[in-house]
Amino acid sequence: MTRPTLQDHLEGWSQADALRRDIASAVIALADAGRQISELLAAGPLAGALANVRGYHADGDSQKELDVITDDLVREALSEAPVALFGSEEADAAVVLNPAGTLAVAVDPLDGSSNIDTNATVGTIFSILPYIGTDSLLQTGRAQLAAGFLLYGPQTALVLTVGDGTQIFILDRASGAFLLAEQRALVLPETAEYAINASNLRHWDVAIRCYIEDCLAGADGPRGKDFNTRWVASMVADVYRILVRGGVYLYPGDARRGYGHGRLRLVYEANPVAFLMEQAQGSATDGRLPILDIVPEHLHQRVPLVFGSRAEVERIARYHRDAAAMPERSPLFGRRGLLRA
Ligand SMILES: O=P(O)(O)OC[C@H]1O[C@](O)(COP(=O)(O)O)[C@@H](O)[C@@H]1O
Ligand SMILES: [Mg+2]
Ligand SMILES: [Mg+2]
Repeated sequence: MTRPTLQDHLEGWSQADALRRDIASAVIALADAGRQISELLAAGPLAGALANVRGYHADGDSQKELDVITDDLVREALSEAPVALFGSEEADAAVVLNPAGTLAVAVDPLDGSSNIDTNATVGTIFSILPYIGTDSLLQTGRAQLAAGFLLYGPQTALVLTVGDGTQIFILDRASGAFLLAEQRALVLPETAEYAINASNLRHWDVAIRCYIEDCLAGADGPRGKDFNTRWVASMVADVYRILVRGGVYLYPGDARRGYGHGRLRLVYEANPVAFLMEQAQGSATDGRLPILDIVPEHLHQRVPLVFGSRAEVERIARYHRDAAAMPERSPLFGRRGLLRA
């Protein structure tokens, strides 16, 4: 069976207008960078000390050697595309690439960088917006023209939306082409699998704590079914699993210093994932409201993030609403409380 390449897939779509042709060339540039990053990751330690710490971001997050290399590769690839403004997790401020370009692109060049030296899956996330001036990257996620990520796992995958469903392409190493593997990924509406870093339990608010306690109680608790935990510590890998078999991912705000709004970044992590989720009939919120409606105030803004199977994301919003109405641990959250019915 012949599968369409990424280029084939975008060709028909991009005939409609010049902006679409620009989006297609930015996506192809990102796929080219992804192919190079994939080679580097496959070599691992043979390519150098990729996990060495180079420095620290203003908020204390470390910056590894490979964070810097992937940032350079992505920026270089996009400088050949009609991208006017480029923002990255790895640079304080957005930079101008092609002043005549029509697009603004925000990226997390390497998501999951705590996993570099463990031979686990990592990825590159991107969000493509219309260029409307210096504040282009502060448009809401609803303004995204395209979004996606490259996943460097046993297979190198490109997960993409241009607003017409969520597609998955797999890198064919023999030809170097990304081939269509899934025309319309769909997130199952219901699930019994959740992803959260449970080492932070004592810092969570009451709504998140109750939600997870109810999952942990399994068939003996108010949910009446057993749940499974999965946490890769590479959000992209968790997104991919959720696209394939459902699930819910949570990185809530918590009481640790600097974590009031969680860990994930709105512009280049939460927004592209939320766009992919909505296009796959899943959902993404900050625990209460849709991620895509939040107006970013700055490029590196953090946001609490909950995404995946619709029924679970909605349930978590309900726990938050009820906890807000009764801030103290209340009978509502008790063993036989209403919320747990
Ligand atoms: O180490 P923690 O707190 O569990 O956080 C893991 C989460 O942070 C991230 O690594 C953040 O992304 P970066 O690696 O790009 O900083 C996510 O991929 C992942 O889900
Ligand atoms: Mg990241
Ligand atoms: Mg990163």
